[in-house]
Amino acid sequence: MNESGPVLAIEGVHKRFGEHPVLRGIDLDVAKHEVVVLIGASGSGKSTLLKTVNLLEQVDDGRILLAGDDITDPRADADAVRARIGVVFQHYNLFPHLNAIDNVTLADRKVFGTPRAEAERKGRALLERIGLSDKAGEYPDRLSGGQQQRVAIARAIATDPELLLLDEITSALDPQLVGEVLDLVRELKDAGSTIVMATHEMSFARAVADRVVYLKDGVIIESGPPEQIFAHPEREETREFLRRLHTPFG
Ligand SMILES: Nc1ncnc2c1ncn2[C@@H]1O[C@H](COP(=O)(O)OP(=O)(O)OP(=O)(O)O)[C@@H](O)[C@H]1O
Repeated sequence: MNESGPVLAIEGVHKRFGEHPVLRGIDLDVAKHEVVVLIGASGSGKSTLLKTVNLLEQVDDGRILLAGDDITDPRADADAVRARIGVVFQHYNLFPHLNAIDNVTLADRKVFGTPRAEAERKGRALLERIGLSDKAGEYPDRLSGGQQQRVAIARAIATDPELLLLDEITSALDPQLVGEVLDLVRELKDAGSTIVMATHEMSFARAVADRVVYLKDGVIIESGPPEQIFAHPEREETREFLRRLHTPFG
């Protein structure tokens, strides 16, 4: 473990599915407490990149370091790596047979062996933090989409991960529920989480990103603070992508 280096270092990562190259030489460092937001058209490789970090997809070339540890080394223990990373996906994949508090505390109890009473104390504090302390005993089907996604985020941070990966966490939500998830991500940022997030919500990228990374066809075209990317993009491809967003049928 390297305390002073980046939390995440993606070095020359390539990934192909069959003949189709999806990631073509990705280099990306993420510093401690940094929030990096990946944007790009559908199919540009955002999710695949997050999956390589979480070892759900193997890289074909290059390597990925988590706090200095090469997690793409075939000898790396995938479960141990995943225990260091919190993940939230598009579809709130809460366990339907567990209530909110059990969803939040399960990993802490089962993976880290934290005694139930202690895990629940932490879990209740987390539910309070996300404004759902009155829903601890509710099952997912009794929660709104936004509430479920907030529980999923609480579950992802319950084990104090070194890195949080958020993949399209608002795209299955009604527009009026997006704000409550955005507020929570902003709060995590303020609390010092290190986050890599893929999103189609440019409002999200503007609101929380320290750095926005524009991905096209598996290549990083441009990366910089949101003011640069949205107001003064340097590359024509970035300008074109942003123009198209405003004219979706153009
Ligand atoms: N398991 C897989 N097998 C084959 N092809 C895949 C697989 N997963 C992703 N792909 C392909 O890889 C490309 C990149 O997909 P990916 O999901 O990473 O893009 P994305 O930028 O996250 O898109 P979206 O914004 O729609 O989620 C797409 O062409 C997709 O069809």
